[in-house]
Amino acid sequence: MTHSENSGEVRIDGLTAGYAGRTVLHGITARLPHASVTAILGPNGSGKSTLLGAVAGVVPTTGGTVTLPPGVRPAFVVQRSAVSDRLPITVRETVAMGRWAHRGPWRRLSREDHDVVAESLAALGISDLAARRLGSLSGGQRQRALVAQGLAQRSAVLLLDEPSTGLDVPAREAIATALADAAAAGTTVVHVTHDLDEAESAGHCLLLREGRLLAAGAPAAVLTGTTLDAAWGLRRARFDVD
Ligand SMILES: Nc1ncnc2c1ncn2[C@@H]1O[C@H](COP(=O)(O)OP(=O)(O)OP(=O)(O)O)[C@@H](O)[C@H]1O
Repeated sequence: MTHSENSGEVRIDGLTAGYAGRTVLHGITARLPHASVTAILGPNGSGKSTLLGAVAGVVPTTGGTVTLPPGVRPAFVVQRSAVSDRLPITVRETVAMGRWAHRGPWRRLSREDHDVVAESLAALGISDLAARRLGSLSGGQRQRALVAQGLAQRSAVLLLDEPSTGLDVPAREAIATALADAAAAGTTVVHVTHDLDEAESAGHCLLLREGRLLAAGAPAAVLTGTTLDAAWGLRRARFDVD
C-alpha cells in the first residue's frame, strides 16, 4: 500500500491478489473516484470481496499497488454474516467502536465522539434502537448498525461489502441515502452489490469477471446488454434487444 498526493480518489494499478498461492485478481487497474459512490459488480466468485479487501488492506496483495489518499485508513464494513450475533454489545456501543480508530478502545469517548455516534445512528434511522443488543436485532436492523459504525469512522474512504443484500426496501433505501449523503460530503464510497438497480444509481461502476476488470465507468456505460451478457449471460433477461 502506498500513499501519494491525490484528490481523495483511490488508485488501483496492476493489482494482483489471492489466497494461499491461488491468484484471484489478475492485474486490476481502476480508479475509485472522490466524492462518489462506486458499485463493484460481477458474478459470484469474480473477486469483488477480494478487491474490496485488498483496498481495505486486509487481503494481501501479490503485485501492483493500491494508492489511498494521503494518511487515510479506510473504513471497512464487512458482510453481515461475518459478524457474530453473540456479541453482548448494544447498537450504540457497536457504532461507538467506529471511533476506536480515533480514540483507542480504552479511552473515554469525547463529546465529539458522542455527537458523531448520534449522527451516524440518525443517518441510518436507528436512533431508537441505540440501547438494544446487536444480537437481538433483525438482519436489516443489524446491517444498518454496521453501516452506521462505518460512517462513525469518518474516514475519507468508506468500503462496504454487500451492505444491502437480503434487506427490505426501507432498509435498502436508508443505506443508499446514507451512502449518497456521505459521497456528497466528500467521501469515496465503494460498495459491492448484486443489485443492478442499485448499481444504476451509483456514480461509478466496476464490473468484474473471473478476477479481471470487464468494464469501468458511468453506470450507463458499464451496465449495457453487451457487458452484462459477457459477465452473466443476462442480456435477454434484462434487455429486450436483438
Ligand atoms: N478467505 C479465502 N480463502 C481462500 N479462497 C478464498 C477466500 N475468500 C475468497 N476466496 C476465493 O476467491 C475467489 C473470489 O472470491 P470473492 O469472495 O472475492 O468473490 P465475490 O465476487 O465477492 O463472490 P460472491 O459474489 O460470491 O460474494 C473465489 O474463488 C473464492 O473461493
